[in-house]
Amino acid sequence: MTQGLLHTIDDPADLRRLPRAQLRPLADELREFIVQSVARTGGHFSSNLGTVELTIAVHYVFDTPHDRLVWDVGHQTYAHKILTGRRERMATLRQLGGLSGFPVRSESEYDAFGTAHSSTSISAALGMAVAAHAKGERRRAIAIIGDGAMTAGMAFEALNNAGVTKLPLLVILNDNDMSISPPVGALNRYLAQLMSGRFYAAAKQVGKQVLSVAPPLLELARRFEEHAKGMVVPATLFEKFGFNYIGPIDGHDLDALIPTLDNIRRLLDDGAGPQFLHVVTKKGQGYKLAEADPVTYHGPGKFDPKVGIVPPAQPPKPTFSQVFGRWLCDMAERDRRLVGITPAMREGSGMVEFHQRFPDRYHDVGIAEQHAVTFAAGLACEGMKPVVAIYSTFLQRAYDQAIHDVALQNLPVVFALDRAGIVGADGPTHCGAYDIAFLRCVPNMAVACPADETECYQLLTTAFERDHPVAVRYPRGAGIGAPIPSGLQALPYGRGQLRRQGRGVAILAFGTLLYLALEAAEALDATVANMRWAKPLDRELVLELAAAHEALVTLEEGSVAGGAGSAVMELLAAEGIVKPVLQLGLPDRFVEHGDPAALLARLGLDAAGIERRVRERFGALVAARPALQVVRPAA
Ligand SMILES: Cc1ncc(C[n+]2csc(CCOP(=O)(O)OP(=O)(O)O)c2C)c(N)n1
Ligand SMILES: CC(=O)[C@@H](O)[C@H](O)COP(=O)(O)O
Ligand SMILES: [Mg+2]
Repeated sequence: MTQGLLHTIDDPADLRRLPRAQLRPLADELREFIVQSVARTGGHFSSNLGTVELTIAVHYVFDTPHDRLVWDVGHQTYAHKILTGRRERMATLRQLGGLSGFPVRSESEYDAFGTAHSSTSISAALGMAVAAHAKGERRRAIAIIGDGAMTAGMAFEALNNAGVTKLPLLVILNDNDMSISPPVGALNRYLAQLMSGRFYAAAKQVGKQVLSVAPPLLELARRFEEHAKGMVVPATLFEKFGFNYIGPIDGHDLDALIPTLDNIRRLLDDGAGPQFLHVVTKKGQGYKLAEADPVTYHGPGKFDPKVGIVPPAQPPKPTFSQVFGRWLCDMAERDRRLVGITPAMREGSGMVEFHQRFPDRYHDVGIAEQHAVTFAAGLACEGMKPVVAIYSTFLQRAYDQAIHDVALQNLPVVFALDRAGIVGADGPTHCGAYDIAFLRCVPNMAVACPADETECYQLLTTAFERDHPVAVRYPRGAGIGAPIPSGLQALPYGRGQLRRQGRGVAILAFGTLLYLALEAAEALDATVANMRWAKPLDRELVLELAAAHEALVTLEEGSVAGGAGSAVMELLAAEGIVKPVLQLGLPDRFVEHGDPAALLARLGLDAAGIERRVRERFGALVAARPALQVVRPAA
């Protein structure tokens, strides 16, 4: 292996100066760099190992950043970051102040479009192509999209729009036959057909032929098109959409990738219109453990690359997702009407066991949040009891479906809203900041905010027993470690509880920040209520607390704007109660990536921050801070 080649590449211009023969050793070095780097920081692993050659080839052939390159999801952009001047900063990946795990426009001119929520790339690249045309600029637009991301309706909406243009747009389908978990649905079956032995072998031959002969450009392009259209894969779905379909080709073979992309570049320049390149890669390529188990290696924490991921000796506290998974199985045992739905997040949502035990009642619908919610509505119409497990940030995609299809028809759908609040390393794209605000304004919808694991389990039961839509929101990771109940007991609907009696100030906590409020309240001698429901609000409790205290503090891991604190303010205003209220929660700016505890502290939402902010605002109403005892050393 050539030593130190990677360190000579600070920009794709450096890459383009390399002779073709050096690209293979460069790819090997780059892959090894990613293995070592992600093992130290954690991050998306198997997808990045699969796109090393594709990244090199695209930057080698196209004129980035002048040509616009849009990565779908963007979790596979580590090679891209490394080759575009960010190699040294990979050690800071996904940490506070460090590189994002996704493309971000403010991070580099090579990140043409910010992504992380999937299936946006074709729309964005098309927008760029149309803009270039409108401005009279000659540039190409390239979208790289995975087979998982391709299942979303939005990707097809974009193909539908793009296919009637004549613009220089290239869509590269990076088909590794995996989403986070094994892929699902009819499109996956179709792609598998395209990759079936006969077609794939023939396509590889085409790649080699293109390499070995060098006829004049137009003739080459014509023959290439002929091969792709007529001889290799006749009339694919993508051709019906108006694209010129090319492939499938081996996405780890630079000798197939580069001449193919070269030819496509010429087709784009010759006005041949939108092109669709089907590339076949392997998730985890080059790291045996990840190749064998791409699911576990999708987004691991730190690990020793020589050993791989080792399960902890002691089982850690169950995460909220696991508590949900347990509840789902327990409730499925009790109620045969229960149906579990995930939009492609089986592992993250804690549904692996449910899938194994209740395969007929488990539905992974692919990356299709809108469909997931309306599908649930249809099930509910027929008397089933659907539970949609969905990350708070991804429910944003299905807002109209939640309103128009579920709430308006008052259907009993349970939304198990995972990753509500700060998520940490994934950052602002995945932060579950808005669900309380955007759900509590929807008629018929209720929103529960469990404070710990016990309550999460119980409130899911309450939600399931209601005859209208209810969202139960809980954060990423584990809570305080409260036990999972042994029976399916519900908590009362719309009722909170008093947790600490103090004086002067009452803190109304919504969700898991309750325990930090209790800590802060010890020093403040404040009252603390565990509100449990952002909607319906426990009106009686709020009014009692308002009557018995000089001031109120609301606390939530969600946006202050429109959040649960706003609900309290609305109630006070409706009752004509004038009371000072401090609203603590997520501010009106996006929360960056980083360690969740550090982020909470930075936002003044850890125990010390809560205490400090209450003192700043209501200092005269709370217990004085004990004076510092200065202990002088004996003389
Ligand atoms: C709207 C949305 N839903 C779900 C996700 C979570 N998610 C991230 S990557 C991924 C799988 C993507 O599969 P694919 O596009 O094939 O890429 P691969 O992981 O195979 O490289 C999913 C479901 C997301 N990022 N955005
Ligand atoms: C890229 C993406 O959307 C997912 O891979 C996400 O990073 C998973 O997050 P969790 O680790 O919270 O499941
Ligand atoms: Mg994939």
